[in-house]
Amino acid sequence: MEQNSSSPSPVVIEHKAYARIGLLGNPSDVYDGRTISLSIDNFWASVRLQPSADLLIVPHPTHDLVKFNSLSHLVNRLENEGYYGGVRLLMATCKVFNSYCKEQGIHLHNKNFSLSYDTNIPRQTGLSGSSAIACAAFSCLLDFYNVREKIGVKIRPQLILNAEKELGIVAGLQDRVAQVYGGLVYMDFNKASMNKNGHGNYTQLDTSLLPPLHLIYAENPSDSGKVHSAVRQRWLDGDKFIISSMEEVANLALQGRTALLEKDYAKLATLMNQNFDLRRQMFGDAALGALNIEMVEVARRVGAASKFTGSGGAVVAFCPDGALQVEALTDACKKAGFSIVPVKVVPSLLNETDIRTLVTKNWTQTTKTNVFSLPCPVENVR
Ligand SMILES: Nc1ncnc2c1ncn2[C@@H]1O[C@H](COP(=O)(O)OP(=O)(O)O)[C@@H](O)[C@H]1O
Ligand SMILES: O=C(O)[C@H]1O[C@H](OP(=O)(O)O)[C@H](O)[C@@H](O)[C@@H]1O
Ligand SMILES: [Mg+2]
Repeated sequence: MEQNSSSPSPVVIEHKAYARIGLLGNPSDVYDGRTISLSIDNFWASVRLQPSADLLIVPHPTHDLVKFNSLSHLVNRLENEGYYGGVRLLMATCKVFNSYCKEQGIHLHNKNFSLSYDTNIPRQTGLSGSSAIACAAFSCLLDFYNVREKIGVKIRPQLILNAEKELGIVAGLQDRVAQVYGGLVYMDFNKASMNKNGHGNYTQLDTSLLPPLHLIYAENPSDSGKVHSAVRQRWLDGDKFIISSMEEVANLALQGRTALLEKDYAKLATLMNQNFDLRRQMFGDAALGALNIEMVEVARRVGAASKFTGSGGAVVAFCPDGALQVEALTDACKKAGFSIVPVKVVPSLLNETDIRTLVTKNWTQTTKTNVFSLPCPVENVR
């Protein structure tokens, strides 16, 4: 049973958080930049909170596997999926939620609950599967403790990010913003706003401004921590090429907002391609991975615009020439062994209480934290 988000004494609370696509500007969210991102209905994580005598974090029967047929089954599983599932994300979300409430003097009742989760977001494909689990859990806690009004929408993405940082998962803010707000969001992470408020400036755009988009993905888990670490270090060291290229990437989101508002889709296509080309120059082919690059190239060979949704594993494609081009793209993906689906955009996820928090006050954290943590710690090894 799904509860009304503002209900004070819910029996069972269930929330979904959706996979996200970085449409333009990523990864500049990790580098004081700007992005346009959207939440998609194709994949999601759901978290269920049930009142219980003890506080219980329920392992997922497949994602948190601890029982194996044999030693080789165990090793195979670890090699393909890594050591971790979602349990640690649920735990870290509870911890960060509690710390923020303490810090802000927000009273929490002392009833207990059980948290369980499920997800169909392809694992580690740059669709933000990790933060979907954390985000859905965070929403459940907001309702269980009835504190939606006290923890404003603008600060929630940062708190969800803190939960992942607690675990050493390397990530930026765009994922969590898209997942908290839903729909299509323009985000500006300029340093002045981040330092002053602990969050960026986020504006929801009308989802009907979007042309039809396609999502291409493959069984090809990639670790955003590994992908980002060298570039991040160069950026921190003041590397001029990285700094100016990141600024260019951030500007693509600015130009993309105008292109969307004017429904100038030829421009949108150009910007998407430029976005990937800049990423490729900065990160290099070895870091991006041959299969990921091939996903982009497959789309480009039929004249579609294409770029990564996140740090690798999935690609967002736009066919400016319409239905015949979509057919050609679908055929090309099938031949290459890639999955392709039309993107289904999620509408805004904000309810009336959430919307009120957008105007009532500044949502700051007393304890300020960096948006992105490096070097990437051992826990991040999949
Ligand atoms: N589908 C999933 N099921 C369970 N846990 C997941 C899943 N996807 C991610 N995680 C958890 O999140 C961590 C980091 O994932 P990450 O590399 O950020 O992937 P993504 O790009 O999907 O967010 C994993 O080590 C794991 O603990
Ligand atoms: O490189 C990117 O575009 C994104 O990488 C991470 O997302 P992921 O889904 O793990 O690939 C990071 O969390 C985002 O902030 C970056 O924009
Ligand atoms: Mg992630």
